[in-house]
Amino acid sequence: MFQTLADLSAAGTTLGVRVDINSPLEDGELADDSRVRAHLETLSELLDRGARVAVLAHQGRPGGDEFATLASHAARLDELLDAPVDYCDATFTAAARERVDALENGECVVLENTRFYSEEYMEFDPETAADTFLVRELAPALDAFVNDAFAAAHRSQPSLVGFPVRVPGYAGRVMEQELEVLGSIESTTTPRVYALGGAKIVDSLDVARSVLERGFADHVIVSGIVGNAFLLADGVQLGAASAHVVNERSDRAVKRAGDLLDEFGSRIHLPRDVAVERDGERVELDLGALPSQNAAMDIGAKTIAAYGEFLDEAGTAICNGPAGVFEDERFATGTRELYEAATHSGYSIVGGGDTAAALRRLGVEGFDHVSTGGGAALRMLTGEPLPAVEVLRANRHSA
Ligand SMILES: Nc1ncnc2c1ncn2[C@@H]1O[C@H](COP(=O)(O)OP(=O)(O)OP(=O)(O)O)[C@@H](O)[C@H]1O
Ligand SMILES: O=C(O)[C@H](O)COP(=O)(O)O
Repeated sequence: MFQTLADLSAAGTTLGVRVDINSPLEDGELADDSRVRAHLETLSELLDRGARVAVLAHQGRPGGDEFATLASHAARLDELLDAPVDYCDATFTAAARERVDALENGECVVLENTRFYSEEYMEFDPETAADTFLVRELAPALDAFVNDAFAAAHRSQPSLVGFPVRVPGYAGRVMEQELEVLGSIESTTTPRVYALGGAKIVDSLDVARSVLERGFADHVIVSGIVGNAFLLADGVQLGAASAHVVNERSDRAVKRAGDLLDEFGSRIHLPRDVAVERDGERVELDLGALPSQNAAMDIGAKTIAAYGEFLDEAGTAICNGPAGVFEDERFATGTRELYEAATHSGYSIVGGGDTAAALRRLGVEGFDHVSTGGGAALRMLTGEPLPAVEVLRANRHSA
């Protein structure tokens, strides 16, 4: 197991709290604050208990268009939290340590984007991560480390795995709740239906193989680009445009999907119709009416109805990845109706940053658990260990 906030004597202690507030931006400013809001429970609890909180987080990837400072994240936290929240444009320098040292009980400072520092975007084992400048220079200013960043827990990067080597490590409330839900799926009510969609074909194929081999999945229903890969594997002539969208992401996806169909075909269900653009409109085509010059952008009504029956009857529905290009209203139907049906199952779980954003945009509510993680949630669903969790479990320092 690992230590949680219940094991932490917070009053008067200086804590490094790693969160995942990696968010969509518009003109460098926060465009969606759902991940910031997800961490309010942990941050409020620690500040109310009199801790001095230094927030660590990343935003975007070096060179990416969402690579930015955390100034707007700090401003939003200051609006949302009762406690005073400051921003420091350094992460581990003397200036950062002085700012952390100056915290009073119940105060918070958001340190600068950890990925402004090159070693943070590399992967290390925890002991090596503990010797990076970021961890070596900042850890002396901390009494303990709290990791609440479930959505980044699959990254073995210094700010996620290095600190528990040097100071006591604890799981935050988001981390604790995500691990509790996603770590116990094998004990949920059957039949279990996994709805895998979106664009992360390789991750989704990994999840599909894992849950089918382990007998966790009674049914796997596929949509999105993932569904198109399976249709191609099943010999459906989608057309060159759809095939390009699949193959540009993974040139082995169709082969791997075909292997899964050979081994587990009775439990894998494929779209029966797709939606394409024709003269600017949404047009639904049965598989027999394919190939189409335009790419398949959504699942069609027949597929939605068939999948809806699986989901209505499901004891547990686990969903990741939109069913179509939900950003375009013409192709949002599959995601809206499929995920609406998933909420009618006995217990519904959804993972994925884009998926969660899709549900908010489409007004789909009612999921029992909305994970903050995309890749991390998928990794959990494959039963793979998460580096940032394993280092907490190692529990190198007593409570
Ligand atoms: N048929 C399709 N053709 C092209 N793109 C599609 C199709 N279906 C879904 N998508 C795209 O998939 C993207 C989301 O897929 P992804 O797998 O990244 O979701 P996610 O796991 O929720 O995201 P995150 O990585 O933020 O966790 C959306 O941008 C959507 O437009
Ligand atoms: O948004 C996410 O999936 C997490 O913040 C991890 O981000 P990364 O894929 O850039 O490491």
